Amino acid sequence: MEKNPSFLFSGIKFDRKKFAKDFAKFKEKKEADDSVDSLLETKPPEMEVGMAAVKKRKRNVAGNVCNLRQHDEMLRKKHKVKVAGTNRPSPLESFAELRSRYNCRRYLVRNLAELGFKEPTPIQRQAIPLLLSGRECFSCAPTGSGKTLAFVLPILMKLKHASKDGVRAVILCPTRELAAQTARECKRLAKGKSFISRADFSKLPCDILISTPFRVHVAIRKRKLDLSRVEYLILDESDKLFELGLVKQVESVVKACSNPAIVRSLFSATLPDSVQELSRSIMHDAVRVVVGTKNSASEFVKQKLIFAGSEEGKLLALRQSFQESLNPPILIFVQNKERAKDLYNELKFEDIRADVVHADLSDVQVTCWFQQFWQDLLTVRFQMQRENAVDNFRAGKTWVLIATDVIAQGMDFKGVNCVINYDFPDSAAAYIHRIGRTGRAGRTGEAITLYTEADAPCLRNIANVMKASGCEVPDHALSLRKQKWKKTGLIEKPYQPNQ
Ligand SMILES: Nc1ncnc2c1ncn2[C@@H]1O[C@H](COP(=O)(O)OP(=O)(O)OP(=O)(O)O)[C@@H](O)[C@H]1O
Repeated sequence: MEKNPSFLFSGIKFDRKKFAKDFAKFKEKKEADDSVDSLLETKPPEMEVGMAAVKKRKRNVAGNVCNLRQHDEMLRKKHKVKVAGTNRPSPLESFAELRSRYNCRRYLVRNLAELGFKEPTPIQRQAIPLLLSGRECFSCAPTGSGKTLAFVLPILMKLKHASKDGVRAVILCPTRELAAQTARECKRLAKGKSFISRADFSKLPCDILISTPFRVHVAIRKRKLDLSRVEYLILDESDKLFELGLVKQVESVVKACSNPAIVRSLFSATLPDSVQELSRSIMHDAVRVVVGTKNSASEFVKQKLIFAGSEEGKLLALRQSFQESLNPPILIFVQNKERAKDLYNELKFEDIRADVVHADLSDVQVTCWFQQFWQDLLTVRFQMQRENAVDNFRAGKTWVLIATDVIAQGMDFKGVNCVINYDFPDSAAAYIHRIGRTGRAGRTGEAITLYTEADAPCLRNIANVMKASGCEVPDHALSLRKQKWKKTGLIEKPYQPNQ
């Protein structure tokens, strides 16, 4: 019989024989408890083996790091992403990782799904983790490959919520149309949150300012804009921004964004070495990300060269191709606004719904209030015309849009079936951007380039771009003499696809 020391239990007798089963259970439990206690009391096994175990653990960690690196490299290789720079974060496997790795807010993941974005594109896989880990980058990825989301998403994630602290991110775009488009993309992605992004200066302050260098520069000069709290500065279509006409204004914006913790990044489908060199002075330990082959055309565009012989030949070839098959929407690029107007006049009486868009008034610097007044007045008028032409084309009301290079870079027109270079582009980069208005977001498209004898000096560069993307090119185009082209400000080297 067990002696019970408790007063309450005094007088109770516990029959061990009768309750043998239950007694055994308690005994087992006690033994189990004893084993936990013993584990706590005794040293963990690895501590007993000392240095050998520490080494083993280090080996395991090193092995895991090695495996992780291999895995990252495999993922990059699979998506044709090349990265140069130190401490590169792992690429994203899926958008779901935004939550698990970076604690992305639910509304953003939901908005991505609602927009139908199932998988990150290759540039998004690498640029998003880079920007989220505070790294600056030069990013070069094909036209239509989702570069906008690659910088807008990390900005929204990092800024977390709207605030009244003034501008915290600046996105510079070469044209107002592109700024307006990026602001729209930003709004769609931030749906459900009160972030304020602005593509114009009508209501300041805002969280994210998306504009052209000229407009930001003017606002800085008039002391209407404080950019000292800006955390992110993105130069979209950066090669265009670094051309002579804009570089001074870009410089003034970079200077005004004086926050020492700022993250600056460059995005474009073409990134000449000269731009990289120029921008190195303003970037900190930047990582270079290239998707596919640097400075190459989108693989989704089927490219064709047609010898038109003469100016009349061009018009004939255009009419003929419309007669054979008119598969709108079609974009036609010409060299300048006079050529745009002329071609529009040729086509407007035909049974094709055509319209025209060109930069009648560019963002030039003004010197006095009177000039400014006229500029503002005319800018509003021409801007509205430009916007209407672009909107009608987007809405399908216009089938054929005749344009100068003002809309060649960055504009995202869904479902453009064909781009026609009626006039030869003035550089390989211009060619890549123009034909990149088709074949976007995984869709296929066609690009036709008409040429005459007069275009022979520039033909070889375009032919090389075509050859690099696996398109058929006439032999004589490749055997022409190498040519250096003078472009606004930058001397473009003969085109050579590089890694
Ligand atoms: N992950 C994604 N999945 C599917 N579509 C996407 C994804 N990300 C972006 N897009 C869509 O792809 C299209 C092209 O994107 P975007 O305009 O950002 O291209 P881009 O790389 O900036 O092109 P460009 O060099 O011509 O400026 C857009 O319509 C965009 O909504």
